[in-house]
Amino acid sequence: MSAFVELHDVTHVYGGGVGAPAVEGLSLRVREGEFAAIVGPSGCGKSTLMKLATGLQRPKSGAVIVAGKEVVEPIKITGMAFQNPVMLPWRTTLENLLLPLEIVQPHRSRLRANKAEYVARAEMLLETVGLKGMGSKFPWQLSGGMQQRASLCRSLIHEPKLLMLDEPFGALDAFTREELWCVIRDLHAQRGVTVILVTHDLREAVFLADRVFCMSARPGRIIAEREIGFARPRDLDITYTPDFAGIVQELRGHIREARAAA
Ligand SMILES: Nc1ncnc2c1ncn2[C@@H]1O[C@H](COP(=O)(O)OP(=O)(O)OP(=O)(O)O)[C@@H](O)[C@H]1O
Repeated sequence: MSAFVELHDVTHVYGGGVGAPAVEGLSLRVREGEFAAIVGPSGCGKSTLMKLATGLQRPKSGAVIVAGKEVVEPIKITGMAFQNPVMLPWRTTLENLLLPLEIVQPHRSRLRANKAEYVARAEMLLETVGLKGMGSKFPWQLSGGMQQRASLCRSLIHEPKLLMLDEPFGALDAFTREELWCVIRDLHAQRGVTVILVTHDLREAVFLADRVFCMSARPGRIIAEREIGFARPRDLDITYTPDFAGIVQELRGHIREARAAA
């Protein structure tokens, strides 16, 4: 499959381009429809990579290409979810889901006249993640895990081609997190969306991803790339197999080396 997200020898410096780079010589290619996970030591530039890929930051040098076009401004074909779901408390869950449609074209112009169609889409997404009928609840009436499910729906409502997930499950307990791994796994399988997931959790990366990229300590660049060959659909049972544990160990070794080299 062709490359969908490409970073070519990217260097990025915060603070107007003076000072130490956050990432340097960062290159990677994520294929269309692929599920990629990015892991690495704290502060290595994982979130910076996300911001560069979506045009929220421009690199000092190098090139960022998404869907064959150089990224020179924030791109609209992406959906994002973060550790904190940031739902607006005065809006119902359904109204929170519709939020990106009020911003992103062509939905923005279509929303008023086609509200019923979009509401149906939002309700369908809620059902997919196990929140059927919860659209009328306010976010503060939902548990943390339910809010994160709703936030995933919101990131997909405008049918993005690229889904960027920055530590989306970091604040959740282990059981809820594993439940949500399965939600993400199914969303990826159903929608064929390209996913880039940043995580500190190596088990999460190995369970979900087709390929895991390990970054060096700051200034971040890719130091290892690991194909994850487990057949899909994957069941949580694979996380207890020796093969799975072996890959997690291998990745842990890369991160240990990256930290030691810092
Ligand atoms: N807006 C900013 N201005 C200045 N420096 C920044 C800014 N954002 C990040 N940095 C610095 O750039 C480096 C990379 O940050 P980034 O958030 O990308 O790392 P990360 O790998 O996502 O970190 P973590 O694992 O702790 O979430 C860090 O040293 C950070 O302090």
